[in-house]
Amino acid sequence: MDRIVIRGGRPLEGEIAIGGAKNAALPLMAASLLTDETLRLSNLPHLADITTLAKLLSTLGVELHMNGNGGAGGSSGRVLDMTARTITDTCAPYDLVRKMRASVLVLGPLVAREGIGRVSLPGGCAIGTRPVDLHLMGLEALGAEIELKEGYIEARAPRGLTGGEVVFPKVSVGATENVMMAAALAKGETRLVNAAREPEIVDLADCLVAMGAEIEGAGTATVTIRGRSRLHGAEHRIVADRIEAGTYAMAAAITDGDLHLIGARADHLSTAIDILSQAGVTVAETNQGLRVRRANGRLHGTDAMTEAYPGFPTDLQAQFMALMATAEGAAMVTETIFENRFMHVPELARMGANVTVHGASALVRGVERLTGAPVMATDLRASVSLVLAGLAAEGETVLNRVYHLDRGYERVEDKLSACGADIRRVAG
Ligand SMILES: CC(=O)N[C@H]1[C@@H](OP(=O)(O)OP(=O)(O)OC[C@H]2O[C@@H](n3ccc(=O)[nH]c3=O)[C@H](O)[C@@H]2O)O[C@H](CO)[C@@H](O)[C@@H]1O
Ligand SMILES: C=C(OP(=O)(O)O)C(=O)O
Repeated sequence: MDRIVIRGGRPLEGEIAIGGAKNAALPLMAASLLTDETLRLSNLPHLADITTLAKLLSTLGVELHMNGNGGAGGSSGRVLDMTARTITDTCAPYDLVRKMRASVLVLGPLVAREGIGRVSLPGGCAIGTRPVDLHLMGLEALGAEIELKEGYIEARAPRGLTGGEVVFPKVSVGATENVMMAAALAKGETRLVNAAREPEIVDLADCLVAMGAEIEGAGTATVTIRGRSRLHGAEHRIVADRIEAGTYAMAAAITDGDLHLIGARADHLSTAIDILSQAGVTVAETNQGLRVRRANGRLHGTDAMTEAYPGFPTDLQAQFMALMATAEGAAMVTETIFENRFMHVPELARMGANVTVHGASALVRGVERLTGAPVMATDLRASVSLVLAGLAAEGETVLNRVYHLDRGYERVEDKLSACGADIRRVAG
């Protein structure tokens, strides 16, 4: 298994191109199941999760063609054509779903188009139990009959889906996406109440509209979808990855560097930018993206609580904790989305961080210097938080289980070393 070796202490300076968002690309790829024509996605990031979903779609009968590899500014920004002329299989098997929970996003499109879909129950993962009850509740509201058997979810709607009202008791990004895709092929109108408002939802809605659906309110808590009996092909450019951008913003701050994040969008990171500026980080909009550096001197301990968009993203919590571990004073970091998303704490502690967890909150008392250590993480954002800590630490950090990082960060070691980091991947 590959490892990442970092010698810390160098300020990062230069430009980093922000890729297309993993969390937008995955539902957009699932949307290819809704039409027998070609859906072309550009600005597709090169990530393990994308490869896993591509494999799953191809087992369902989707023809995939990747065009081009190299876009501007070192971002690969590939173009993917997906054509689901005929769906040859309606089952997403355990072996692929267990690798990536987002595979459940094929359920809505399959039942809407084929009248049946089977997806292995995703189960929990390192950050929490992660049920899919809200996805199922939403599909049931559109007339699907759901059965759980032999570890699989089976959704059936032999006469097609019909629009309805879905009132989500809790905000869920994935459930909003799954039901929105299904509703795009349902008869009549669907109203989603208490829908997720993430930029990735808006990106999906824009693509579904380009495919012929009528959608209003995406990006607000109430989304109305008027379905069509058929959707057509479309071309869509994937939105920039706000979590990748936020991660590199924190890399600039933790190393006392100066980074220009090309393609990053301030409007998708407003709460994170507010919190970073309280912590002593300047994030300035440029005509190409965001320029990030410390305002002056050390960082100040600043509290943050994760919330659904537009709140502070849970996918930046671990990285922010690494940053606060080196700040002056204390910070309270509270996780409200996932029940077990502090797996990075004991690893950061091995690097000298002073963090005490009390339930859903972690009290981080900043230290003068972190020190390098061998570390490993059990999820994607925890892994990258250790990379950030390693960039700031004295001495060598060896990060194991790099496959978590490869799920969501494209060429992380290349992007960082081009800005002066001493970081390399060691195959093994
Ligand atoms: C591929 C993708 O886009 N992943 C993102 C997506 O995950 P995902 O879509 O899985 O996250 P959700 O927004 O659905 O989860 C939010 C909360 O709702 C709960 N829940 C969710 C569904 C459900 O049926 N029942 C239920 O109780 C979850 O356990 C969690 O506590 O949004 C999360 C929250 O911003 C991010 O951390 C993930 O990076
Ligand atoms: C939790 C994440 O992804 P997923 O929902 O695919 O596990 C993430 O991107 O941080």
